Amino acid sequence: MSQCPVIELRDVRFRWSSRSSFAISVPELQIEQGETVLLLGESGSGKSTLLSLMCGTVLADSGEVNVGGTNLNSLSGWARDRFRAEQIGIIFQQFNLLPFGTVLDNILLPLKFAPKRRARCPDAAAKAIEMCKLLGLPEGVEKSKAANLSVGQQQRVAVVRALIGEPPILIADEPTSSLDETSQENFLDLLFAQVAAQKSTLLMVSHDPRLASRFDRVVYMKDVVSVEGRQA
Ligand SMILES: Nc1ncnc2c1ncn2[C@@H]1O[C@H](COP(=O)(O)OP(=O)(O)OP(=O)(O)O)[C@@H](O)[C@H]1O
Repeated sequence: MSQCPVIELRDVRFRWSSRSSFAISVPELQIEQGETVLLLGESGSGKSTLLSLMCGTVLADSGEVNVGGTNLNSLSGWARDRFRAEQIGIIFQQFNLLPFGTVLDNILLPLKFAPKRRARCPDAAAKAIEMCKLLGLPEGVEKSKAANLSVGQQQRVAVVRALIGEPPILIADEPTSSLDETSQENFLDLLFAQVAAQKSTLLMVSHDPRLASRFDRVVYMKDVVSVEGRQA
């Protein structure tokens, strides 16, 4: 079966216009459909910047960022937000849960902007509760305020939110950074089981090379990205 890149960057250049003059160029980077890829790089090497380009939260100054065959630069801001919600489940470093929303509110949020994802889980609340259980969250957790959960529990909620409605791509920015080693292992077991069940593409950012053996491929920032400017 021939694979096609689900994420593709070509001749990309990007410079942050505010606060810093940090700039990167990416001659070529491809992530294939269904791959699990670990992106390794030192702190400050531009990993989150690269993820922002792939998610379309920032746009390349030149070159192309294609996601699922669509050039993100060709979409309006509104269309890009919708496209991201449909295509990409994102697990942020700090989880980005709404603290005063319930767990269920938080999990269902991305579906509001993603009709295709919503159509894949017609009874979204039941699906959310089922996934919480699968990820070892306590019964009834869906009614709790996100702010009242432990860090490990918040992390699991962030995973359910990213996976609900089976987006084709899952992007995780250092999701294990606030966990001890045993919790990290458990978390990754659960994440990989879900990714395999949904046949998603997984791109995870880390600075921890010990995670490498779990992934199909490791991409080193220094091999794919040139840093062209440093913080002013
Ligand atoms: N929102 C922003 N506005 C302006 N500059 C930014 C912004 N985010 C990041 N930068 C710049 O980009 C540089 C690289 O940051 P980035 O977060 O991409 O690196 P990283 O490899 O993910 O780092 P870490 O591992 O510490 O999270 C920073 O030093 C900063 O100067």
